[in-house]
Amino acid sequence: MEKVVVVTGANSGIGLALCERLLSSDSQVRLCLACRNMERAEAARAALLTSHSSARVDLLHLDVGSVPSVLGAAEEVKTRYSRIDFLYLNAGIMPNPTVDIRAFFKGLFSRNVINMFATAEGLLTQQDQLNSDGLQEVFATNLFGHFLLIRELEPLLCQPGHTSRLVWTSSSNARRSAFSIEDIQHRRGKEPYSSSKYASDMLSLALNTHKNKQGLFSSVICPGLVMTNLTYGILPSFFWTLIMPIMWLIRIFTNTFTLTPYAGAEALHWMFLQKPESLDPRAKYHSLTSGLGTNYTEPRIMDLDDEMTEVFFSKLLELERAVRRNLSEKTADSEHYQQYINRT
Ligand SMILES: NC(=O)C1=CN([C@@H]2O[C@H](COP(=O)(O)OP(=O)(O)OC[C@H]3O[C@@H](n4cnc5c(N)ncnc54)[C@H](OP(=O)(O)O)[C@@H]3O)[C@@H](O)[C@H]2O)C=CC1
Ligand SMILES: CC(C)CCC[C@@H](C)[C@H]1CC[C@H]2C3=C(CC[C@]12C)[C@@]1(C)CCC(=O)[C@@H](C)[C@@H]1CC3
Repeated sequence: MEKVVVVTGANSGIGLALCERLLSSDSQVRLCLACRNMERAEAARAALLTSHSSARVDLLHLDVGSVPSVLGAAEEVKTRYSRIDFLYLNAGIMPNPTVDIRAFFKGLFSRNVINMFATAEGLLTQQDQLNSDGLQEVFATNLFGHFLLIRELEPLLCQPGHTSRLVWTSSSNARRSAFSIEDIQHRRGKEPYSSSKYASDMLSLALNTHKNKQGLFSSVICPGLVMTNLTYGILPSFFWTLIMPIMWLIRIFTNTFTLTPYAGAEALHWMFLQKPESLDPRAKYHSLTSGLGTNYTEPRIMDLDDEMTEVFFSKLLELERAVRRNLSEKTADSEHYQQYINRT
């Protein structure tokens, strides 16, 4: 039977590598590439069809960082498909990153060096901004847009007698100390990326608590450190070229340096092959690469607090109501405006 797989942020990096791997391993897959830039989406589709000429690859316009776009895309999905088997919540941003060079060299000569390379703890800050919906951009893109998409697609994701799966591309950079329940959008801090990824870990757990009975299962993965547009944006490109041999050397000593999008997509692809009942809702599944270059997936228990997770889930539902209210007021305003224009 055909399996409908929707992937957000599918036009490059880990998302595109996942699509390639899914088509190579299962001829029943019907892919839907959900992307904000249709030119790049077309190019990704063309690349996939070059190696899989008979594959079914659909395109969907989705800017996950914009509420109207998410609502429009969800409507489109509901007209196209009767159910969704897998929804990969992969699109993500890390805008204006800064590396703390002093902290890097301090960490390099400390006992924490392996952890520093695996998680970038204490190394990275970002500068966030408000988007057109009045939300913090990183939170809106990495988390809230995906949450709204799930909420809108519930009729396709929660169907009697059928199991649907959500897979979040989280990160080992997700840290509880970067997240504040009083400031879920991370308006005040300097680590919006880490906060948004920790938020996705909590949301996945909450969705399992609330939706497993309806046949919806959620998991989180970390792709490891992968060289993609996101990572190339962290340092100037000449710098990456300079340190690239060192990165491949480090790969021998730490299994989290997956480096290629193919290897980074390991856990995402592995998820596709697992029965949801066999997965631990409190674990993050890591793509890892051994010193000899073998890719594998390993679970690690996440640092989650049940009470905070539930409070966070209620806050998201509250924010969803506020966002919808705001949107319908705007629509009503523009209808009044249109009526006024028509009268004059
Ligand atoms: N690379 C790494 O080392 C790691 C990456 N990750 C996560 O992996 C995921 C994929 O990133 P990666 O492949 O590395 O980087 P890329 O930048 O290559 O991919 C990110 C994808 O997300 C899309 N995207 C960004 N913003 C939006 C938006 N508003 N609406 C729709 N699509 C959007 C991008 O589209 P466009 O081309 O239009 O920008 C792109 O297709 C992210 O969630 C990232 O946080 C996690 C841990 C490590
Ligand atoms: C000499 C230089 C200053 C060297 C700088 C190296 C850093 C740029 C990298 C060291 C660990 C890396 C890392 C990430 C980005 C690049 C580093 C900070 C991530 C934060 C990328 C995105 C993720 O989600 C994480 C899993 C990565 C963790 C490691």
